[in-house]
Amino acid sequence: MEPSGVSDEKRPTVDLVKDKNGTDQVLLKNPKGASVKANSKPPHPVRGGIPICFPQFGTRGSLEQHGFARNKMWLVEENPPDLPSFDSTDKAYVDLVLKPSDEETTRIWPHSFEFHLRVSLALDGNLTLISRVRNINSKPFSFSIAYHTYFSISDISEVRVEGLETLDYLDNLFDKERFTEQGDTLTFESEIDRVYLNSRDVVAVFDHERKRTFLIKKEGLPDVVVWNPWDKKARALTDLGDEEYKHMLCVNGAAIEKPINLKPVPLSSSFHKEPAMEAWRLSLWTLFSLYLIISGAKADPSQDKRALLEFLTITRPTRSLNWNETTPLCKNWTGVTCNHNESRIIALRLPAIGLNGQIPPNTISRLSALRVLSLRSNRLSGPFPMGLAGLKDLAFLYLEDNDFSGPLPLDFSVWKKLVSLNLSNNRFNGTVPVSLSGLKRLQSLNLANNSLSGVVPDVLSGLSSLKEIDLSNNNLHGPLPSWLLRFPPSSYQGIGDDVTHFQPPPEPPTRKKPKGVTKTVFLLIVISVAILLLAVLAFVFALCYLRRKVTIVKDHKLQKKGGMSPEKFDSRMEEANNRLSFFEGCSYSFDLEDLLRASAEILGKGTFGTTYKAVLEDATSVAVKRLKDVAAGKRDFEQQMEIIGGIKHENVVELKAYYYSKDEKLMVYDYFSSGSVASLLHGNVLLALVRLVSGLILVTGLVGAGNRGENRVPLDWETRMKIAIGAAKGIARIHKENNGKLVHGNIKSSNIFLNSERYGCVSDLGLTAVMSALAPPISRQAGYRAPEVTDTRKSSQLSDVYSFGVVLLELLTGKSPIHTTAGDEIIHLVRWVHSVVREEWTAEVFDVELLRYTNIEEEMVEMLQIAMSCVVKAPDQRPKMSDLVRLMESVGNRRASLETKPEKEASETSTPSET
Ligand SMILES: O=P(O)(O)OC[C@H]1O[C@@H](O)[C@H](O)[C@@H](O)[C@@H]1O
Repeated sequence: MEPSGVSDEKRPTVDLVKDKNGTDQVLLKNPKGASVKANSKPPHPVRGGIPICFPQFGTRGSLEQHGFARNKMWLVEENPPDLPSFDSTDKAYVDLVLKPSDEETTRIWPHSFEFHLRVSLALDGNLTLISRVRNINSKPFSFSIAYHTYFSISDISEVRVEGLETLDYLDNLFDKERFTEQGDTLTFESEIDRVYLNSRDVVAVFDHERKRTFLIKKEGLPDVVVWNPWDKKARALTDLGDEEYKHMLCVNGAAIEKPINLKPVPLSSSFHKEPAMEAWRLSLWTLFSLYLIISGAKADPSQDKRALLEFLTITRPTRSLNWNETTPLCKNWTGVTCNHNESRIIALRLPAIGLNGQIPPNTISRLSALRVLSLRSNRLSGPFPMGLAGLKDLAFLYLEDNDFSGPLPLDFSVWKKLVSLNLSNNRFNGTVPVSLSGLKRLQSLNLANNSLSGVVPDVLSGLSSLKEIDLSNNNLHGPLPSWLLRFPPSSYQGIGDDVTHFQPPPEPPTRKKPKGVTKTVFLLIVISVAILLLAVLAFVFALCYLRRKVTIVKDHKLQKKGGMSPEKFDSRMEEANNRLSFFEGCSYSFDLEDLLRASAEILGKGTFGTTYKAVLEDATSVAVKRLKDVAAGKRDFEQQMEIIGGIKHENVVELKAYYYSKDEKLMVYDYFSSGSVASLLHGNVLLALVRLVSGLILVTGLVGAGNRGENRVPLDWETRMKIAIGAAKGIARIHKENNGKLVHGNIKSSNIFLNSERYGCVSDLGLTAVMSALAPPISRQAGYRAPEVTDTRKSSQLSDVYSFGVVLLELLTGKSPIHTTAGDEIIHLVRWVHSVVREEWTAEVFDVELLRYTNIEEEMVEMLQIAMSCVVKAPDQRPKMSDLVRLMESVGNRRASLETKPEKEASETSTPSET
């Protein structure tokens, strides 16, 4: 942590002083590795070095933060208890002891103990701390411990941590909520304060700039804390310089989640003799070692290279790969990712390259450090490749869309670290293995579209981390185990169909019936409207546009570059060696050329670019967003895409792939055929398109209140509530991403779609960070913009709340955020609602379409209050998204509980009245 060029008075010194009892005290002045502002006088901990948190970590107990041990005077111990396993060769060491017996400590922590600490430094630079805690009470006690190690680093943005991948962690920035680490390595862009649980015994910190690696080896300490305060918190810490957060990182071995319970040692027993009894006497040893290593030259993993070349020779992909014996595998080879020191391959991604035949034995199975294996969308066949059983670190396995057959492996327990498993769209048969239930980290399981038979094992309920599952379209039969019902019906479509006649008439197990219109009728209406919309669309396009049958990128290239030929453009694309980057778990198998060949139609133009519907040759439809005015460089852009693409949530439209080249930046999403909430609410899609087609400026927002599309299906109250709750959940999830810093930045009803359960699902997030600063938009977006946002890059989570509030008002009033009256007066929705409510005409604000429903006034008023709380001027007075979810759910739940009342009563709730 020390800045370079330390002045003389800042050089570290050691002072020997005596306390009031005449006892020698060692005081470190300007300790090396500590903050320049560190106050090294007890009772203050030094911000730097290795303060010991004991017997409490953080504020998880009644003691002061991190317990008292770091604030006490430790004594140098002349006659420490024996430590037989300690080899003192080439080491200097000191023994310290803490035995606080002062009144104050006994009052706050009434346990007698001894804490013996040996600190040793070896010639090779290994720093080792060995702690021994002894309970000399008559009763057991529990404690937590952490070695709060401040590593001095070149620059926090240049550092990465490995060894924490796939672990669960408690995030102190989110009320200690539990998450799972998804990244291969941990890099730093904002404040971080996490406790990783049950980690491996080696964690590595890589400092690229200084070419230094810290290896943290630990024993007896299951957890790892990672902490950096970042700028704002650093400013609030008086003993840390404002900029020092950039040059420090705390990575601590610790025992936190499960405090250590220590039994007492009988006082009569000797502490020093009889080494054979030591384990029993000491009851606990925590061992913690630190190694500082200057990273050496990087090796090409030659064994892994040979295995891959053998694999390639036999599987003969139809698309050629740049794998070459003479080129460095970790740097050049397509689809290969190596670990930090380039000694092993940790990820192999070869989707859709035309691999053929069986996976040759003894090839991929030799890549024993592999964590990610994606061979999806190829032509691989034969039985399940059992050689993979040797890949114990495998966390992500994607073999979908191949031609594998035969039974699944009986014993899945060999892949204990699996987080995501996709074997869908193959010809696997036999039963669903019960051993899957042992995969405690599994979050996503897809076995759909195979020929599996038998029943769904009930024991799979033990998959405690599971967030998504798809067993549909197999030959599985019922009964459906109850745990499966928490997932959407599409996950188990086709299961149990054959047993319905044995059971009472089937009521779909989880869904509530929509009131008023039946679900089927409702769906039919929506489908007919969609067909109608499409028909009109087709007509408009046929007339004016479709004859130009645009291809997304080429078309614009031609316009921009003044007529570059498609061939030249294609070759430039190839030259750039840029490919579509798909995210793990994505089932699409097209590539950039396929996308370029796709026919496309414009869906809309937004703040950040134009969105197209692209129909690929295999009839897959995707939505492609072509970004304009991207300011970020390739690395930053990719990083942001990784953050966005990493969000898997039912209320967030999933980014499937992206593309970056100098001239083009594309994002690929699923295509939502039912259109956006804006179109469902205002029916203005056609209007927008007609304007585009006739070449007028795209100001789609100035849609009069009456222009709601003649063939629109009115949106009922229940759907509006589901849209609002779903969208709020999606935005709340987005706000958790990137250490709680991600901002959506462009919330509006045209960026909200309906998911398969007809809940709101948000799209177009996180783009403000990569775009150039844009002046406030003049069109409809202006109506969603919080007053404090002067350019789009200044969006914040609180401005997202404002925009969400506007969407809520839109759902309640049925009016666009900026609309015109009959007299062409431009009305700003937020101001209008305020004025009406102020005049106590509250009932006037609600959409006339909602007036046909009875008994929903109270809910509408509550939702109106919630919306108004979001659109207050002062950002810090707006609620958080997570609070909004809770509030709106409680409004919705009250209705749900009414609906479960006896039929007569229930029929009096939100059903349309007969008029
Ligand atoms: O300022 P202190 O007491 O040294 O603590 C620093 C940090 O230590 C980390 O270990 C904690 O997780 C943080 O929450 C805390 O802020």
